[in-house]
Amino acid sequence: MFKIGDKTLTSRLFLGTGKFGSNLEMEDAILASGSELVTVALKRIDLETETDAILSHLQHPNIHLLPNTSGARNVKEAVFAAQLAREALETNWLKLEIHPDPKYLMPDPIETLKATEELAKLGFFVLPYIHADPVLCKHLENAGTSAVMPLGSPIGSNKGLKTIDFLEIIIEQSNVPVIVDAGIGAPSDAAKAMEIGADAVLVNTAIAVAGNPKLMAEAFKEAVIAGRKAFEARIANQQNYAVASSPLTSFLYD
Ligand SMILES: CC(=O)[C@@H](O)[C@H](O)COP(=O)(O)O
Repeated sequence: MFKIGDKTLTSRLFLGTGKFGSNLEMEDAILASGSELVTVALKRIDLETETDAILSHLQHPNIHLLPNTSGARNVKEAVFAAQLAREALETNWLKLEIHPDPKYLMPDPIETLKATEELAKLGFFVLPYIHADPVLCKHLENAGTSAVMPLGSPIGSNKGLKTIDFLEIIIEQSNVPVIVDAGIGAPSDAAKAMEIGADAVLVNTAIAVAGNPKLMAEAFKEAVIAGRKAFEARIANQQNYAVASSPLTSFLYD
């Protein structure tokens, strides 16, 4: 079990809700993943309809919603989206995403820092999506962030942990949970993130566009558990030369 903000969670796998073939397929995959925290883009929710199609598939006792501000291009838009989310979904948890560039969806570090400061003061538990920048992570901690969400590679790219050296520095220095988010393309990427000591991972595309999303969600669930166990068991050091697995005790004669 681990804690983020005011919640204690068991599953270290968080899921996104975009790109699934249908809401039913999404629901099946989420349930198979064992995830307790699921992010949903505020722009996808129909705030006018009382029973929004996507939300009705996310209403399960163990699943917490993490609204995100995907589409926001600056502090003003992100804070507006956050307040709408709090009102509509009755949660003060927020995945803060500010990415003005539609081609690479790179998070804007300056706007993200300013928005985190403002939203934390407004009582939000802010989980900002950021580049894997250790210095920015420290500034976010000072601004009152509840976690940091550094990217492995661009959203939806499935390229895995391209930023691994910087993720390791962030994990070493962080006083808040580190959730590796974006670009995780295969269960082995998720396992690797957990092996280096990430507190959790967030996965969307790799599960949603898999041939069998439910089965892939199960594979991610197992990979995250295995990676965490390996981290807790402490992985053996690498060596530059061969080291015999069995000491030489026989075949010796003078
Ligand atoms: C849904 C969500 O929050 C995504 O923006 C997130 O960053 C996941 O990225 P992938 O789709 O690459 O897993």
